Amino acid sequence: MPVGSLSGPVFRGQRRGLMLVLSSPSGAGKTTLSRRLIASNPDLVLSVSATTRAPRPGEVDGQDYVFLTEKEFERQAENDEFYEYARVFGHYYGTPKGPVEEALEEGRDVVFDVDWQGGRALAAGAPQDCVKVFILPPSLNLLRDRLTKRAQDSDEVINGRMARAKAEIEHWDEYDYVILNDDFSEALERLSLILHAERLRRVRHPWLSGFVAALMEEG
Ligand SMILES: Nc1nc2c(ncn2[C@@H]2O[C@H](COP(=O)(O)OP(=O)(O)O)[C@@H](O)[C@H]2O)c(=O)[nH]1
Ligand SMILES: Nc1ncnc2c1ncn2[C@@H]1O[C@H](COP(=O)(O)OP(=O)(O)O)[C@@H](O)[C@H]1O
Repeated sequence: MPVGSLSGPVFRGQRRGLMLVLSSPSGAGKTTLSRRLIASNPDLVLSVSATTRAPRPGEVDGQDYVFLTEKEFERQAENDEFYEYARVFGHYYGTPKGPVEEALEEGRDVVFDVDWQGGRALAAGAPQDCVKVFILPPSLNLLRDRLTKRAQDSDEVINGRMARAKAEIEHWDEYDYVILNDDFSEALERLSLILHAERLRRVRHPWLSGFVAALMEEG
């Protein structure tokens, strides 16, 4: 069964959950944007990734990430418990299947904060359900500024993230939408518009064919 397909009868108004995939170079703002979008959309949930990287100050296990040891991660990967996983900045990152499948089955939308490899794998597994959005920074100088102001990484880690930024940006044209995150509220507004328009796509409303058939039979 493809990711996110709904089983059983479909009722009027019922909708398949969609997968909102966000990628960007580190520091461009996808975490802040996704958290704010979720805060104003009760039917939108975050796919909490698993990682072997250490928690940053303030990060909560199970909320920001599920923090695993390398051994635990590899065991779960062998058990096919991830949709996809990749090695980023020397650590594993992966998307656990269970909670996402549950949310999609319930018709809730799921946000994924993944790199281009994750975006590509998710879209390959569920092309109809995925909406891919790439977030661009206004400039690489501002990207470095944001990483520095976030004050969560050492200079060495920031240099590593900057070195990888161009490799991530190179994949921008694999995405359905691109948002330039200059003014934050404008970027958030655009992301929200994408979500709301995508929710209305015909293919997400299988109940419509029954509804239209009934319409056509009306006297
Ligand atoms: N493929 C994949 N990438 C992920 C996943 N979770 C996070 N990432 C990516 O891993 C990178 C590093 O994440 P992190 O250390 O939290 O730094 P961030 O860039 O500030 O979010 C980012 O590019 C994330 O998009 C995942 O489940 N799968
Ligand atoms: N439009 C913006 N203008 C200025 N600062 C921003 C903007 N968007 C995000 N930031 C800040 O930049 C930093 C990096 O954002 P974050 O969401 O953590 O990026 P990512 O998840 O892509 O690594 C954070 O401190 C965040 O508050």
